[in-house]
Amino acid sequence: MALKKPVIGVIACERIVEGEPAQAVKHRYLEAVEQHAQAVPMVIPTNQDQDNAAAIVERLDALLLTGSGSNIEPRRYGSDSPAMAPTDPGRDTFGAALIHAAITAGKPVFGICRGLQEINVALGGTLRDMRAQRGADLHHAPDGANLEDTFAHGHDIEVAPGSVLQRFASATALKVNSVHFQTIDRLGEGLVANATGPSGVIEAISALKTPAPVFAVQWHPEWQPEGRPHDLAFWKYLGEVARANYLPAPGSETT
Ligand SMILES: N[C@@H](CCC(=O)NCCCC(=O)O)C(=O)O
Repeated sequence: MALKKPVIGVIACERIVEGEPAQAVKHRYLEAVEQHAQAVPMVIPTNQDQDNAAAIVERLDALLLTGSGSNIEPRRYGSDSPAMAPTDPGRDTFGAALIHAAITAGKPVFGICRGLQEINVALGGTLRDMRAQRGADLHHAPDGANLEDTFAHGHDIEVAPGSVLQRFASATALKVNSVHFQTIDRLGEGLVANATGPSGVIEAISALKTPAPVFAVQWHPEWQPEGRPHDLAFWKYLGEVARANYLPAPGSETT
């Protein structure tokens, strides 16, 4: 009989549905959790009181912060630069509360694209917008690109020797998709780079001293990962870490 599946909290984004604010997660994030991490996805709405974060995290085996077209407000990392639309202040606020609550509770935290940026900012790091510099086009398809072309856009990355990424992906270099304009400027407290891309952009991070693993990537392992071993390995790692977190008693009932 199979072991019980871990429950992975997946943060939502604010979207306008039929003219009203709503909370949404793109299917590809939820399906990757179920099909590739062998876990149960649980959507977490962000339009709620920050004080709920601890109660939510208590019921999770791991937290996943998804990608999103919205940008983190620069004021969140002490910058007086104007916010780049679109923004999602509710997600900025509740995402940070979830990250801190999960780390405090010893729960694993994983991030994808915006999620990597949120983890960096939550741990005191900063971001910068690449659109003002040469090479930004390497990290995002041109405006107007369709969905397939957007995710076909990508670049090579160099994997840091001995890093978490190198261990689970068993590679020193990878080709990844790229759908972002923001990037890490200063790393947050206790975070280390696991990979770098063109122009020295940090493409993956992990935490050194948190009770449970914290790991995030700037690319999109949820986008059609079949046939890309390193992206399937991301989900396998997430599932393993989440399962290890709830540690069913030896010989306990399984379903
Ligand atoms: N807006 C930020 C984060 C980029 C990001 O998460 N892109 C993913 C968009 C597609 C999706 O919703 O999955 C930036 O530009 O850096």
